[in-house]
Amino acid sequence: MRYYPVNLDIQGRSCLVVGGGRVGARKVKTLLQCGAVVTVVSPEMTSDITGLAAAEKITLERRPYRSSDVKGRFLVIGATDDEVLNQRIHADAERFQLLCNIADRPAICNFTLPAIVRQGDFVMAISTAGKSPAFAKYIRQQLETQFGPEYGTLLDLMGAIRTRLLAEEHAPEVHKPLFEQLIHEDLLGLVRDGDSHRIDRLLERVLGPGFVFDELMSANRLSGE
Ligand SMILES: C[C@@]1(CC(=O)O)C2=NC(=C\c3[nH]c(c(CCC(=O)O)c3CC(=O)O)Cc3[nH]c(c(CC(=O)O)c3CCC(=O)O)/C=C3\N/C(=C\2)[C@@H](CCC(=O)O)[C@]3(C)CC(=O)O)/[C@H]1CCC(=O)O
Ligand SMILES: NC(=O)c1ccc[n+]([C@@H]2O[C@H](COP(=O)([O-])OP(=O)(O)OC[C@H]3O[C@@H](n4cnc5c(N)ncnc54)[C@H](O)[C@@H]3O)[C@@H](O)[C@H]2O)c1
Repeated sequence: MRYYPVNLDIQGRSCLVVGGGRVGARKVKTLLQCGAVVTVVSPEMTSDITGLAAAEKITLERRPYRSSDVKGRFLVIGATDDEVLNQRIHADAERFQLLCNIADRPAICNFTLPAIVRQGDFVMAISTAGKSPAFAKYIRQQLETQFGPEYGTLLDLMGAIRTRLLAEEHAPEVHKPLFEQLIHEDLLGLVRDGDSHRIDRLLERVLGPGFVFDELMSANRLSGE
């Protein structure tokens, strides 16, 4: 395995995207979904980028890149097609040992981006270690047909159950078989069917009284706000 897979917490962190074209705009959207504080530096940009700036979701600097732009960032993404500029962004980021991705230039990236399948907090990331981005995209499209919204809902439900059990007692050895039983007894299928009556029966049988689907899901929504 060439690259070390991680899930990076970029919430509230300052991230820079150089280049506001189609590729830059795609990177910006994912950064925002993960709660980053995003600055885009680019003389020209897509309407997505101008829209995000108008809505004050990002800071937009309509000008060419300066080396000082990397200062104080946690993460830098280069998405321009200028090779000399790419090298410069990479060198500037390396000077401060920042996380840096230059689109399509793995030799000057210290992390690469996977193709992503996502349903809520359920995320699958596909890497080919840079061998074939087209294949990563193909697999993403295949997986997207197999993993529907029920996976996000199941995860919210399991998360709410887990939060509640952990609040009562930190006992992984007791909880683990309960989680496994819920999964093996096809809680996912019941969630997919939207059968809250049968979900409640399964929750009661495995976890005991007081675990109710609608209540757990609304507790989940409140904690997510
Ligand atoms: C997954 C995805 C994420 C994203 O970018 O968001 C991503 N590339 C995507 C699409 C895509 N990229 C390219 C094509 C054209 C077909 C093809 O070449 O295969 C397509 C397909 C298309 O656009 O249809 C061209 C390309 N890409 C790289 C090179 C250079 C090289 O390989 O040396 C070249 C040749 C450029 C040239 O000709 O010079 C390099 C990288 N691209 C990566 C990520 C990293 C490795 C990921 C992995 O391990 O697989 C890495 C190493 C660095 C990085 O950019 O992080 C996104 C799919 C999003 C989705 O749809 O889900
Ligand atoms: N990973 C992928 O999926 C993928 C797919 C296609 C292309 N690419 C690569 O991504 C790069 C960008 O692609 P694109 O389609 O978004 O290109 P684009 O031409 O639409 O956008 C390039 C952007 O860079 C900006 N720019 C140019 N000079 C600049 C400077 N000095 N300072 C700041 N910004 C500057 C331009 O204003 C423009 O907004 C290319 O290198 C391309 O090879 C990656």
